[in-house]
Amino acid sequence: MTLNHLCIIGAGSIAAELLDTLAHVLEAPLERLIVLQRAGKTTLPEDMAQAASRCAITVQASDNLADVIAARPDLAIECAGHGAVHAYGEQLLENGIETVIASTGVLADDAWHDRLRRAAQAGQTRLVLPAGAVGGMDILAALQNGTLDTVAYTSRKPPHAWRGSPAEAAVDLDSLTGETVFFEGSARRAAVDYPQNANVAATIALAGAGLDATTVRMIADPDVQANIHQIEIASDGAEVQVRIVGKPTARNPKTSLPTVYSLVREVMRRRGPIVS
Ligand SMILES: NC(=O)C1=CN([C@@H]2O[C@H](COP(=O)(O)OP(=O)(O)OC[C@H]3O[C@@H](n4cnc5c(N)ncnc54)[C@H](O)[C@@H]3O)[C@@H](O)[C@H]2O)C=CC1
Ligand SMILES: O=C([O-])CC(=O)C(=O)O
Repeated sequence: MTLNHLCIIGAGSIAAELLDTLAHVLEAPLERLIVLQRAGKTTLPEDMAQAASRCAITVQASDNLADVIAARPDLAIECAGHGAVHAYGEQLLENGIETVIASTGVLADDAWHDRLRRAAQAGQTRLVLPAGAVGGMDILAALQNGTLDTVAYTSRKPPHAWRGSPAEAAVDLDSLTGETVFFEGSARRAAVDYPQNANVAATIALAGAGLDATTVRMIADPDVQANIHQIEIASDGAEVQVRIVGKPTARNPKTSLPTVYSLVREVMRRRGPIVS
C-alpha cells in the first residue's frame, strides 16, 4: 500500500520543518493532507500553509479529531507533545489509523502503554515509535534478543535548550561555566519528568533494556552548540557506542533536526516499493 493520505498532529517546530522537508523530498504530491491543531485553530500559519500546498493536492486544517477519523488517513504523525497523544492516540488506533508518535515518553507510564497497546490491537493497526533524535535503534532492538548488560544514554545540550524543563530548578542555567550533570536516573524517570526533552530516553529504553534498566544522564553544557546524544551498549552480541551531534531545529532549540528527518523517513518508507 502506498501512503497517499497523511495526517500531521501539531503545528509547531517539528510540524513546520516536516512540511518544509516533505515539500522537497516527495517526488509526487500526496493526495490529501490533514493537519490537526489545538482547539480554536482551524487555519495554518502562512509559512506552513505554503509548504503544505506543495506537499499535497488537497490540504485541510482542523481542530477536531472527528475530522481526522472521518478522513481515514493512511498514517497519522504526532508531533505535538504528550498531551496530544493522551488526547488522540487511543481513538486514532482504535479506528485503525496507523500512528507514529514523536512523544514516545508517554509510554513511560505503564497505564498509557497498556491503553495504547490495547487500542492498536482493537484497531488491528500499529503504534510506531520512530528513532527520533537518535539512531542505532536497529542494532539495539536486535541485541535485545540476546543479553543486554548495559544501556546508558547521555543527553548533552546547551543550557538554553533546557529552559522550561525541571533542569531550571536543579541548576542556574544562566550562570553555568562548565558542563553540569543535573539528572541521573532511569529512562522512566527521565521521560516522565522531562516530557519535552527526554522522549528519546523512552525510545531507547523501549527498543532495548526497558524503562527501568536503561540509565540516563542529562547535562547542560555551555561549551556545546548542538544536542549531543550518546548511547553505550554492552551485550553478549556486541559492544556499541553511538554518538550523534544533532543540529537544533531553527524554530526550537530543544528539538534536534534528525527528529524531523526521522518522521520524514516514516512517510517515505511507506511510499516506495523497497524499504530500508
Ligand atoms: N522522539 C524525539 O526524538 C523527540 C520528540 N519530541 C516531541 O515532539 C513534541 C513537539 O516538538 P516541537 O514541534 O519541537 O514542539 P513545539 O512546541 O514547537 O510544537 C508543538 C505544537 O503542538 C501543538 N499542540 C499541543 N497540544 C496539541 C493538541 N492537543 N492538539 C493539537 N496540537 C497540539 C502546539 O500548539 C504546537 O503547535 C515535543 O513536545 C516532544 O514531545 C521532540 C523532540 C524530539
Ligand atoms: O530532539 C532532541 O534532542 C531530543 C528531545 O528533545 C527529546 O528526546 O524529547
